[in-house]
Amino acid sequence: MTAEEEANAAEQARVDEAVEKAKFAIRVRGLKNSFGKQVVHENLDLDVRKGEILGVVGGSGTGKSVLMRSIIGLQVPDEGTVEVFGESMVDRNEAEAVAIRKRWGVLFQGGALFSTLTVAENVEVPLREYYPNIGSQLRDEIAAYKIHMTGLPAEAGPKYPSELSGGMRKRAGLARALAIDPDLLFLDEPTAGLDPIGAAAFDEQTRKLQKVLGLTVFLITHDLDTLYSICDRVAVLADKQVIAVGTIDELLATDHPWIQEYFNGPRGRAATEAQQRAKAKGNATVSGKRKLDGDAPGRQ
Ligand SMILES: Nc1ncnc2c1ncn2[C@@H]1O[C@H](COP(=O)(O)OP(=O)(O)OP(=O)(O)O)[C@@H](O)[C@H]1O
Repeated sequence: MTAEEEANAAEQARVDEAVEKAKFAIRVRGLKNSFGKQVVHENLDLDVRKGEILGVVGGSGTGKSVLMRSIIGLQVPDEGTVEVFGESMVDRNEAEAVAIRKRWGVLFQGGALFSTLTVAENVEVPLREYYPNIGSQLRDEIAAYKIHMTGLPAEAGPKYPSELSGGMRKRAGLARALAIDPDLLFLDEPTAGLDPIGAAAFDEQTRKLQKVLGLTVFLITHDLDTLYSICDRVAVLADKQVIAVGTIDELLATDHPWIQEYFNGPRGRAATEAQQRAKAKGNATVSGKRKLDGDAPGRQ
């Protein structure tokens, strides 16, 4: 190969790498996290594609939340690399870190709303933090718009979290996560504690917003209906790693005992059947939560 051909090949390889990188919102390589002697992750790899809803499942304590915290910089890993939109999350100065943080919104487990602030004031927190020069009128208008986007009535804005139902609190948390128009949304067990109808409505709202806003969603859940109804792919955490990632059909084709038990156990089968019934009726997002949980619908 001539020197010119070698240079061209090297340039092509760089272009291919850049094109490949551009397909992913998140790339995790060789991640290790431990607390004292407890190793939670070891040599963990994960790719999240741009524009997908990736469900993250795994038994309790397998490290789903720690993985999310590592990606958003709240947990410094012992080893490994994390890239978000092609930018490494380590060794960033504050200005660079802020520029990356502005691209995501997070709904933590339980909503994590400030109890002494109203819903609107909660939604305004990231706006004040990242865009301190926005005037109060525009800030109020943005908050009202985000509240509306998540399906909450305008009257929810001046209420305190304690005055809302569980489902409304989740939506308020979602409105706050969307406050600064993120490209990437992290949802940690968003439907936990919701009644089946409220959970299905929340799923539907998530899917709608993801499509309309072109979001990438990293969604930790134990909710089989959520996996079936809105996730494009599912990543399974076990044995300190992501042991498989793919569509549910692809996961079912693997023979890992935990995956088989999870998706082929009684709840998994009920979720599959409910999804098939919903698809047959032409409504893929209506799920069989009520049947699964044997629960009466509560308030939303
Ligand atoms: N700050 C911490 N200090 C010590 N141990 C921690 C800390 N955070 C998490 N852990 C431990 O790491 C492990 C993984 O926790 P994590 O919350 O990520 O699990 P999870 O998969 O999200 O579980 P669940 O489904 O029950 O929410 C657990 O054993 C937990 O006790």
